[in-house]
Amino acid sequence: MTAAEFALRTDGVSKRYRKGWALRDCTLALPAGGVIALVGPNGAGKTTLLRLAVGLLAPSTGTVEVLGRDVTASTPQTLARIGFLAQDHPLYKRFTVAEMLRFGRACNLRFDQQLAERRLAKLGIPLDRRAGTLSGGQQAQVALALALAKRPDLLVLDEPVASLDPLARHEFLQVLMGAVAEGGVTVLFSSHVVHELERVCDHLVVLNQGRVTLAGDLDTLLAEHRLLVGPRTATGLDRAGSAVVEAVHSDRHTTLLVRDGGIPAAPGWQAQPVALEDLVLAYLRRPSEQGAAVTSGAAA
Ligand SMILES: Nc1ncnc2c1ncn2[C@@H]1O[C@H](COP(=O)(O)OP(=O)(O)OP(=O)(O)O)[C@@H](O)[C@H]1O
Repeated sequence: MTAAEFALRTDGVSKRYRKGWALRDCTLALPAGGVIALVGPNGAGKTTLLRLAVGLLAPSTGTVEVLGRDVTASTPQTLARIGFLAQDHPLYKRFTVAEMLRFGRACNLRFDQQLAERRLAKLGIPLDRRAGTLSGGQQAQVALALALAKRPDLLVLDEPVASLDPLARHEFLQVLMGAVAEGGVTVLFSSHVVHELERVCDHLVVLNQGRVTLAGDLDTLLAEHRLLVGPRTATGLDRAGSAVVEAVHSDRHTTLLVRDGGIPAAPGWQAQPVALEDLVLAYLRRPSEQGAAVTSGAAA
């Protein structure tokens, strides 16, 4: 892949705030096109990584490249290609939706007002309502319509669905996927709602305590891992070594989550595919001394 084919590349990126490190040695190469989910618990460093990606923060060490260019040397033209929706969908609450659209047009070089109006009409959101009187889900949709009308090549969203109920979350993700299917935009969003990601995202990055612990094409990551269930034992663990991501023991059974190339299923053991949520949780539970990043495909 050429540099321009990557939506985001970070090389050895660390970020230190006054009280300590928020990110340590993050190296990622995320391809353009599709949806990339950034997952991790509270305080993992997701917002910090997203703010670095859109040039709102500078790294303490390392480099950040967005759409093939060093983001710290961004020009207004480069920044026009990046959309950012911060946590809690900030809108001017006293503005009507129409006024928000006018404001968006005044601030952005290639703002597509008709596109925004079409999206909002489809969702039944009236243009004459003040933003502050809309429901949380409607406010999120207005913020998304504004961000998409900017026609960004990379749209970065920080926890866009965290405060939405399941129905609003579903509608929001539908609109997002529709925009990606129409072509042209790469979406990078953070979330701690893991179970819906399988339906939505193409690439996954798991961040824990400021470090990337898993990154890659989602289908490849799922194919590279499996669960082995067998009689309670520790023997398999000795043979499997670092291929075992996690071992869980009940009174009678041992369940191993293993990476490709790990132990073949021994007699009496059953191999099963792993669900995305279980995969993510296993990597989040790994002790940090075992935390070297596992990467797959382009998300090196
Ligand atoms: N402006 C700041 N000044 C000092 N420390 C900060 C600042 N912003 C974040 N941090 C710290 O950096 C670490 C990572 O925070 P960050 O907000 O990036 O995590 P997060 O994964 O987005 O968390 P959450 O899911 O709770 O939003 C945390 O320990 C946090 O306290």
